[in-house]
Amino acid sequence: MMITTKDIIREGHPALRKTAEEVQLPASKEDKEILAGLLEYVKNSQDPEMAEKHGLRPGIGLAAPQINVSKRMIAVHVKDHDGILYSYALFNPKIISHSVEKSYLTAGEGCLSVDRMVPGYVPRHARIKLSGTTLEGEKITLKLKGLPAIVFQHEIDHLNGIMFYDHISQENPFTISGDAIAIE
Ligand SMILES: CNC(=O)c1cccc(C)c1Nc1nc(N2CCN(c3ccccc3Cl)CC2)nc(N2CSC[C@H]2C(=O)NC)n1
Repeated sequence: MMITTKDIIREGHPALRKTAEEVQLPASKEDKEILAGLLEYVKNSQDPEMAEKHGLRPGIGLAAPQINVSKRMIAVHVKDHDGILYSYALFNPKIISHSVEKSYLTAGEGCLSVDRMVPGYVPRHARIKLSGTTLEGEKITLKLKGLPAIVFQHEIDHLNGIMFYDHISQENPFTISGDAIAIE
């Protein structure tokens, strides 16, 4: 069944603060359908016609806990600064190494499970190396930087019950270390 925005749980729902369970591989038919559904949502939400037709709030990433499925699955569909498309649906994504350097979106972050603007910079690893398993059962590793790195970290946080605003400084939401890379 097609995932729509009403299937997305909102902050305050306890499932958003749980640590999601590893998916047993090879994945079951049901888990494959859920993961494929996450990617389909993100792609549909970026298509003006589909978004309009089904009232989809646009996103570039979505994690299974956001549809109340506490399993380690994420989908990302985003273009980087050079227009390279990163379209992935992964079981059990894991950050295996990361830069010391940080980066952040100068416009702040939004989340499909958060129906309000939360101003502030969200400091994240500038570069990450991650592993995961695709819908076809292939184990892959990805080296990411820029906006794709930000989105994957935002979605992997959801698997650990972390919301983007947990990273925003309480004292001054717009403080960021001097050497952090600004992503416009
Ligand atoms: C508070 N300021 C802001 O929200 C914010 C404000 C301005 C710029 C940015 C860059 C901001 N930040 C931000 N904008 C996005 N979108 C930009 C618009 N886009 C989109 C919209 C319409 C059609 C197609 C598309 Cl593609 C959908 C995605 N997405 C995320 N995040 C954080 S990482 C996961 C990702 C996510 O999917 N969130 C739902 N952050």
